[in-house]
This record gives sequence, C-alpha cells and structure tokens, in this order.
Amino acid sequence: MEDLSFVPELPSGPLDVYRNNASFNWKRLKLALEGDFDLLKLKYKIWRTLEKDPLFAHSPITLPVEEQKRITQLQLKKINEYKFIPKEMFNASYSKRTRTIMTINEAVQSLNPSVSVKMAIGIYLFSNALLSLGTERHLKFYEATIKHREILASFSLTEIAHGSDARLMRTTATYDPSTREFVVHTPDFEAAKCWVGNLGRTCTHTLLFAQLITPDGTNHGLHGFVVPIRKPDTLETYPGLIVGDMGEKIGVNGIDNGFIMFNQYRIPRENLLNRTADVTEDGTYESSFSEPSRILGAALENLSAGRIGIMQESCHSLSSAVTIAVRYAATRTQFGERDRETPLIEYELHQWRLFGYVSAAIVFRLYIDLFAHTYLNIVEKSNAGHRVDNLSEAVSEIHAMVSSSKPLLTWTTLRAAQQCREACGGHGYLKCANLGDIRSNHEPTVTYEGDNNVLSQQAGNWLLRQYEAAIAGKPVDSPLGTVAFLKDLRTIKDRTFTCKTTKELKDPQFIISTYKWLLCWMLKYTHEKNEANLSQGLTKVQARTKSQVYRWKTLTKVYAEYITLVFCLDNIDKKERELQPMMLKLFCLYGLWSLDENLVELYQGGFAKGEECARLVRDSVLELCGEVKNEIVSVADALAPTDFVLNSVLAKSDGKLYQNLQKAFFSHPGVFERTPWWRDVVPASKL
Ligand SMILES: Cc1cc2nc3c(=O)[nH]c(=O)nc-3n(C[C@H](O)[C@H](O)[C@H](O)COP(=O)(O)OP(=O)(O)OC[C@H]3O[C@@H](n4cnc5c(N)ncnc54)[C@H](O)[C@@H]3O)c2cc1C
Repeated sequence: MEDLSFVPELPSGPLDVYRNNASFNWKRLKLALEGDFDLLKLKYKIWRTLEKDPLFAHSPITLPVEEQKRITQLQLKKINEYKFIPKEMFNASYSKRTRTIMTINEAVQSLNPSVSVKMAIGIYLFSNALLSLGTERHLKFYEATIKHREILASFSLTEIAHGSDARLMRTTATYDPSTREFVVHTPDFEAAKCWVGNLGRTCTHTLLFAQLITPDGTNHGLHGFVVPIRKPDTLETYPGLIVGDMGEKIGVNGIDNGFIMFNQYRIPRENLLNRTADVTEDGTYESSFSEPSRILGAALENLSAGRIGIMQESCHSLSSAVTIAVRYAATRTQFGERDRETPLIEYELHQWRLFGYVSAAIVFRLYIDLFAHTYLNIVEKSNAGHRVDNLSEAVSEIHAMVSSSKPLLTWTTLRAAQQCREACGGHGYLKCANLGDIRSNHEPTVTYEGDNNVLSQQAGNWLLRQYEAAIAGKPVDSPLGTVAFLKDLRTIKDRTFTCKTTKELKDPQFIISTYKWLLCWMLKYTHEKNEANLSQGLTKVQARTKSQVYRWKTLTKVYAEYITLVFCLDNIDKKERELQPMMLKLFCLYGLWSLDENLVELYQGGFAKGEECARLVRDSVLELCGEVKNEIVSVADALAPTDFVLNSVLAKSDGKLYQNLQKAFFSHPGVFERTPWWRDVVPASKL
C-alpha cells in the first residue's frame, strides 16, 4: 500500500467525535479521488512550497484591484520559477504531461483562481492551440511559451457585440501579397475584442480569431492567428493597437481582462495557424475543409481541454465549499438542552441542504477523473497518428459530453457555494470564511469558454441526431457508449415505477435504469416538439429555438447527470474494496437527489403514477443523509486541501471554531484602534 505520510495528519479536536465514527480511512479516499499517487504527492508538494513563500500569504483584506493584478502576475512568475513540472515530463506522453499540468492547475486554483486562469490561458491553452492548429513554423512560439516562458499569451475571440455567436465576429485579417503580411483591422468599437484574460496589462501575444480575407475579397471565415501585442522586455504595446484593461469585475480581479482594437496592424503571413487552411505567398487560399464553419469548429474544438480544466477546477471549488460548511456544521451547535446543544449536522434539514452537494463533489471528481483519462488517451492516439476507431464520431460525442457536463458541474458548484455560505450563517458572510471569494471567483465559469445555456444547446443537437438514428432503426454514433442504450429504446420506454421500498431505490441499478428511461422520454418529448415546429414551416434554427424551454434544456441536463453517474460508477468499480460501500452510498445519494429534481418529468412521461414514487425518492434521500452523517466529516477531510489552501477561519482541520474566530477577530488590521476619521464625525462642539 502506498505511503501517504506526506498528507499531514489531522489535529485532534472537536471534529474527532465524527471522525472516530467513519467506516473508512480518509487518506485512502483522498488518493482514490485523485486517481494517481504521484499527482497527489505533487499537489501536496506545491501546497507546502507555496505556504512557505510570503508572496502567497493570504491578505486579510481585499486588496486594490491593481495590486491584485500585480501580485497574481508575480505569483505566476514565481510558479514558473519553481518548475513544478518534473523535467522528464517534457518527454513524457501527451496524456501524462497534460495530467501533470492539469494537477498543477488544480493545486494553484484552490489557492488563487486568478493565477490558475492566467496560467491556463497564457501558457497551456495557447501552447495547445499551437500544437493542434499550427504547424512546424509555429514551434518557435511553442518553445518560447512552454519551455522558456518568454511568451505570456491571451485568447481573443469575444467581441463587444458578439460573444456566443462566434461566426458573426467582424475583426478582419486581410492578406497583402505585396508584403506577405496579414493586415488585422477592427472596423469599429462593436468589433473590439473584449474580456480577453491577460490582455489588459500583461500578455505579450494573443491568439486572435479573425475573418480571413484574401486579395480577391473573399471572406473565408474565422481563423486563428498569433499576434504580438507587447514588447516582452518592457511590456509596451506595439504601435497600431489600442489596448486597455476592463477595470474592476465582481470576481477573479487578479486577471487583467482587456479589450483591443487593431488599426491596420500588420503581422507576418506565417502567423496564420495553418494546420487546416493556409494562404500561399501570392494570396491563394488552400484548405482541407470545404466549409468555413468546419474550420472554426476544428479550431474551437481545441477548447474541450480548457473546458475539462474548468470542470476539474469546479470540483475543487465545490470540495472546498462543502468542506467549510460540513466542518462548521459539525462544530457549531444551536438549540437543544442548555448544556447539550445540538450540532447543526444532526438536523435533517441541514443534512438535506448540504449532503447532496457533498455527494455531488464525490461523483463529479470520479466522473472527471475517468473522463479526462478517456479524452486524453484519444487525443494522444490521434496526435501520434495511431488509428482511433470512429474518431470523428468520438470527437462529436466528447463535445456533447463536455457541452452538457460543464454546465452541470459549474452550475451545481455555484448553487453549492451559496448554500454553504447560508449554512454557515452570519459567520459564513465573513471574508475570512472564504465562501464569498469561492463563490465570486467561481461564478464566471458559467459564462466563459461557452455560456452554459448556449453550450448545452450543442449537446442537444448531438443527442437528437442519435435519437433520430435510433427511431429509424439505424445504429447510433456513440463510440464512448453514452447513448448506446438507445438500441433498446423500445423496451426502455415501456418501463414503469414498481418499487415498494426505499431499499429498491438505494441501488445504483435502479438509478441508472431510471435515468435511461428519463433520457429516452426527454428525447421523444423534445424531438416531437421540434418536428411539430418544423411541420409548421419554421426553419431548423427557429424550431430549435422554440423547443428549448422544458425540453432541450432539461434533456441536456438529464444527459449530463446520467453520464456523470455512469462514469462515476465505472470508476468506483476500480477503487479499493474498503472504500466502495461508502462511495456507493454517496453515488445513490447524488443520483436520487438529482432524480428528485426530475420528478415532474417522471410523472409527465408516465413512468410514475400515484404518490409512491415521489415519496420513496424523497424518503430514500433522507435515509441516505442519515446513513452518511457519521461519514461526512471524513469525506470532507478527503475532499479538503490543506488548511492554508482552504483559508477558512470556520473550517480549520483542528475544529476549534471559536478559538480560530477569536484569533481572526483579534488580529484583523486595526481592529482595536480608534478610527482615524473620528474627528469628522464627533460633534464639532466636542472637539
Ligand atoms: C471573467 C471572464 C473571462 C473571460 N475571458 C475571455 C477570454 O479570455 N477570451 C475571450 O475571447 N472571451 C472571454 N470571455 C468572454 C466570454 O467567453 C463570453 O462572455 C461568453 O462567450 C458569452 O458571450 P457574451 O458575453 O457575448 O454573452 P451573450 O452571447 O450576449 O449572451 C448573453 C445571454 O444570452 C443568452 N443567449 C445567447 N444566445 C442565446 C440563444 N441562442 N438562445 C438562448 N439564449 C441565448 C446566453 O445564455 C447569456 O445568458 C470572458 C468572460 C468573463 C466573464
């Protein structure tokens, strides 16, 4: 068995009451959730190193925005200097290297999300894009970014007037054969690129998406270009650019989001990322795709890795939020007898509010662990030129999975952060509880790299295509197997709810088979509405738009819940036997807690009749809450980062809530000083 002594022991204290009742070893669960011993070790090494470095010390007050940006950039520089990526990783397989980078990102994100976003966009998203969209002539940019850290990049797609609909962006890159350059231009302020992370103050280059126009005036659609923005040694912007910082945001203020307008700005022809399309020296356009939208699709497919990163980071924010609320609930007492008050965690209402989110944290982490592995293995094989069966079908299925599960994970985390804040009462509202920062720093993930509502529409497109194939008796294109069950559509749709006891519901097979029914019904319900719209003469886009609410949107949410459960269950099967009973309980809790939200559809579609189904689902949720109550503090210990990283006065692992609060109150800067503005407020006669 692996030696986990690098994970510090937990100090003894008030939380022992619950810790002593757990049926499993929390360190083993921690390792199981990480999925890899070396990566867990690396995470702890990073946290230990950064804890010792004063640059990473937490500020008890919110710093001015500009200072947050300065410190974030300095922290990024320092992290580069620490060289957390082991040397041998540069020659390791793509999958291993990427997993290592993802782990570093997760470790840093738990501490300061702004740094990890900066790093993810500025180094990894850019270098990945160079590999997947560029060719040999872009390797110099790759080396300068990943090896020498001379380039800090940004990703310029969004414009002032267009975000979600990328096709209508208006920044142009017109080829000039006389100088063999592209001339990049912004026609007006509405076409200015905006929201671009790292652009406001720091990046040296941007990966720009602009409409490529050849000398004959033909517009070939959006293409990616490497565009220099600032001199690396002075950070002065180059002439021909109007670049600015977007100012204060409601979170992640360490990131310098910026806007930019190009004034006939020239870049070399070679800066076009030309893997899928190129322009010859004389200005002829050559492409391996006939459709411009497919080129954009191929370019944006590159975002999948970024979205997987967002999901991993969400899992960490969710883990931190529930850890804080669970430790607080176990140490905070209210009501009961004067000398024997009741800990909040004993109240069923409190359990119901929190434990669903704790189980979500476990299910999501096991889902994303296995899904990231699957994804990286496919990319690795394909990059190495090995045959991947049904590659393009796999890419479409992965896109559907990412497009539905990024919304599910990020929205659940956002709801959890708010619930956890409320579950810690007034103290949860303190900055030093850290729940406010977790919530506001996490919040933009529901918008960036694809607004959740828009993104999930794309998953719906794929799902309906598979359903249409299934009802036509054709095979579905599901190499990853997420909708392979559609071949049994006819038998699944006839199922009904027949359970009589909660025991029958607290069974993974019940949950999975109910989800299969739900998906089949949601597909039918959505498809029929879409067809009815089409038969009334609406265009495809209009028909889709008119079948979003209650249908398409619910369908993609249900699909996301289903795939997270299926992948999680597969992953539980690979874990240590001793951990499995508790993991399965949490699996069932998440599954039934989610089914509770879908009761309307279960009744509407005829799966359930009478009061029994709703009552049994809800009774099962409450029973499971009671059954995991004694485990939940140790589950939180497994989910938690170190105290330094968690940074919450309410949730130190020693459980000494009131001593820690007193220390925080008494050491707050200026806490006992007479206010410096006292003269301004006392009556003049008293002065
Ligand atoms: C912190 C932060 C960092 C960012 N970083 C970057 C970056 O580095 N680079 C970059 O290029 N961009 C970045 N963005 C921009 C981000 O990607 C966009 O905000 C996002 O794509 C949404 O586009 P939008 O803001 O134009 O919203 P809109 O497209 O205007 O959407 C507004 C609302 O309308 C809804 N909506 C839109 N279309 C439809 C439809 N067809 N049906 C129903 N509802 C619809 C959406 O769901 C959304 O709720 C960042 C944003 C934030 C907040």
